[in-house]
Amino acid sequence: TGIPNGMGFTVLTLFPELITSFFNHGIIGRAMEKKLIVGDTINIRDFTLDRHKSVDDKPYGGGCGMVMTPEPLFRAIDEARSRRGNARVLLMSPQGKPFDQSRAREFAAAGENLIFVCGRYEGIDERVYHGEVDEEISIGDYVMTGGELAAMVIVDAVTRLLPGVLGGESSAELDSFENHRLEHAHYTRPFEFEGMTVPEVLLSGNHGEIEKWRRSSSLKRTFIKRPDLFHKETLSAEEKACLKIWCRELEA
Ligand SMILES: Nc1nonc1C(=O)N[C@@H]1CC[C@H](O)C1
Repeated sequence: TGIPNGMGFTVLTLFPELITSFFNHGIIGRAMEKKLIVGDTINIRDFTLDRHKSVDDKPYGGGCGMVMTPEPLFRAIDEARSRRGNARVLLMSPQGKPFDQSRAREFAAAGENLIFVCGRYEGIDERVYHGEVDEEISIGDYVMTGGELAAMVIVDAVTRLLPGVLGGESSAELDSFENHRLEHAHYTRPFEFEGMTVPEVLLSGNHGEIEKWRRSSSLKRTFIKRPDLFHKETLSAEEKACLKIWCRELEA
């Protein structure tokens, strides 16, 4: 990532413990220990100045719900920027640009530190967006109670692409969506389970045949589960031949 102490992820939130728990487990936790990433949190409430430490207020124009006030957010974002030089401020919101695997690859390749603004309530005051946010990102067309899950989704998907994070046990290059195809089926012991066995080719030791079977499995699963992915990449000659054989088998 070109940054001496790993790619930085700073999450601005009202519930830091949600995030620190995520940073301290599994592959993300190991990446933290190995200093491949530096993850930390900022509690937005620490940047309130009033006695009641209020972070939200009623919306101008009336209506239900509350809106997060701009002052604490401005101060918290400035604190986050001061911790790391080159950083990009991302607002988690349903109105944002949809996050996907290609975006995860872009963030991982850039290695730029990321600051996540996690709103609660109905959202944040518009002036924060215009004054401090570099980009608005959505993890899907649905509304959550807070932006924290979105921040964790992005940190997770980006971190696993960083060099040294996955080590040998898996490789991101063969992920689903890597080439607009879903991943092939996976099997492990036992050979027979609940009357279902494993495709014999996978035990053959014939790596050429195994790779061919896996490309076929990936193609068929994409065709069945996500045909929308096909328009993004043309079918190779091998894939066309595979689909033709498969269709003949289905018709037989
Ligand atoms: N979909 C999403 N992708 O990123 N973030 C969301 C999301 O629903 N955010 C919530 C909206 C109001 C609350 O403040 C937080």
